[in-house]
Amino acid sequence: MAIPYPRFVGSEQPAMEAARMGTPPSAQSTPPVNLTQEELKKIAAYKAVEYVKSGMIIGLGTGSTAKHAVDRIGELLRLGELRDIVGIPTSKKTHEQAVSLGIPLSDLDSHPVLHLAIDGADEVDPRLNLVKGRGGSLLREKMIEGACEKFIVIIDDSKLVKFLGGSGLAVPVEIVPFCWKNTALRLREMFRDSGCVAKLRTCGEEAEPFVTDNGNYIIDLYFEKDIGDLQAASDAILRIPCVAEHGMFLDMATTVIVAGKKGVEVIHKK
Ligand SMILES: O=C[C@H](O)[C@H](O)[C@H](O)COP(=O)(O)O
Repeated sequence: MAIPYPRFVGSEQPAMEAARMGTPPSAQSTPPVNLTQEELKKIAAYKAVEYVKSGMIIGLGTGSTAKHAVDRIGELLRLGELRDIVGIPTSKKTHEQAVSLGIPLSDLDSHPVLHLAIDGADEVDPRLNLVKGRGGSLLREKMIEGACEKFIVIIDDSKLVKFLGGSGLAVPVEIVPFCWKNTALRLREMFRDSGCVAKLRTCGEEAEPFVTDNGNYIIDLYFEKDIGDLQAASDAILRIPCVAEHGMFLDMATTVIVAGKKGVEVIHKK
């Protein structure tokens, strides 16, 4: 059950207060129903950072929600409320952000096991399976978040779906650029029964291929129907030689923190 914002129970209160930049609880006499999506993302992010303790090795996620968590970790380090944190960034962009905040950084080669990672997601299904990578960072995210003892996903409630692909948005697949049209065709044919459309992700006015931090392309898969057996779909995609990784994160999240208009909910994997 979601805990409504104005009447926080125990540890729900600090995240909300901090995220609302010090608004005292007494000023929140009516439910803040007009929270923006950005505020919801920030609330989920601040709540997740409560799980970060001094001395931890932390996976730093990518995207507009994870950005709030990285900012908060930087702030707590600056205030001396966290110490001896080592961050492992999941993208070049997050690396830059963390450097600008003075967060000490390292990598998976030096730290093969992380205590915790905090990251956003594009979709979360009822089993806490995820779609990630609409920002293009899925490969490094999967490497780093797959090496964590705890993986906390932070979302606003618009990301909750009945089945992956169910929001009508894409399931991304990162591929080696060589003969990408052939890979796109193979992906489309593989999911023909689910009404799959496979599109190369492009960017800019010239619609140039979007290039990931790893120098790869992304094929976005759009599904008309439920994909069905996700593990079988994952295995089949990964068997295509040019595929580096896909954006379905199956059975990886240990906790999902959802901020919605009625409150914040912390869902732990059963
Ligand atoms: O590649 C991008 C990442 O997977 C993001 O974590 C994901 O797209 C969610 O991003 P946002 O928090 O901006 O919705």
